[in-house]
Amino acid sequence: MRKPILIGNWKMNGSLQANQALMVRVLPRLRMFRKSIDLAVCPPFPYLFQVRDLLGYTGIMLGAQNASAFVSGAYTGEVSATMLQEMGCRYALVGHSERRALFGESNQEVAARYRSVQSVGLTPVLCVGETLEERESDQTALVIEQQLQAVIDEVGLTAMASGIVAYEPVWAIGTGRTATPEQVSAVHQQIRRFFARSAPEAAEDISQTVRIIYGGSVKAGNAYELFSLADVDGGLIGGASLHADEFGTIAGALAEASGILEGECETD
Ligand SMILES: O=C(CO)COP(=O)(O)O
Repeated sequence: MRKPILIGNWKMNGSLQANQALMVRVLPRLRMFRKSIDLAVCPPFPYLFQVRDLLGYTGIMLGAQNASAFVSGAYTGEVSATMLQEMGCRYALVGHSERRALFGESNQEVAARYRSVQSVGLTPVLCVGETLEERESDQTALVIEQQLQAVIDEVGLTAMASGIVAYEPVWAIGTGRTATPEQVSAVHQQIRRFFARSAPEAAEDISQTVRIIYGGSVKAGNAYELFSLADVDGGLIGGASLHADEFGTIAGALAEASGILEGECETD
């Protein structure tokens, strides 16, 4: 049984005031789902401390948007996984397409960051996905398998079972252009099959237990349809996670799509 998970990636947005306002409005909406689905928000680094306090004991978790591959030392501008853990993070994204495309993070670098996140006990959320050009030239499976293989080479397949994979087609991020349910389903199944092929002896375990979530223009209006897909275990939400009502509705869609009935949700 794969527990559904919803993660808000705020990207480089927010301010002390805006974060507070968002949390005050969204937390009551999220709290009712906290037992049935895992929920997390990933603010920019400087706000981790503030958001940790705002989350308090709601059961909603804190995540970071990246983590250094290094433990400590002369790496100006980097933030170590240990620091994130000390700030109360439970999750860290690695390999977001914006990091890969805008900041030149290679598959190997992403894999090293994955390792450092996992080594301090945080759950890495490995983002994978193809560009439009890659999709149109039938490279989707190849590109994603290379992104996954680099991490398998670094930490081993078994270690990936406790991580999360986020499929985010680059062409669907922030564009309002969502992948169709058929496209999402096909890639999520491909990822599971790839895991199964990579370790025939442990295939059933990893390919069926690893959580694979979808990201890319998920909105209140399309969340339910995407989350109803058998191989989709939740979502990684960008723009819509900055709007309390919409993020709350998306959380409700995930609970509903996962068969969690309203009566099972907490209302306190
Ligand atoms: O990149 C994303 C989440 O990490 C998706 O962003 P949008 O939801 O804004 O398309």
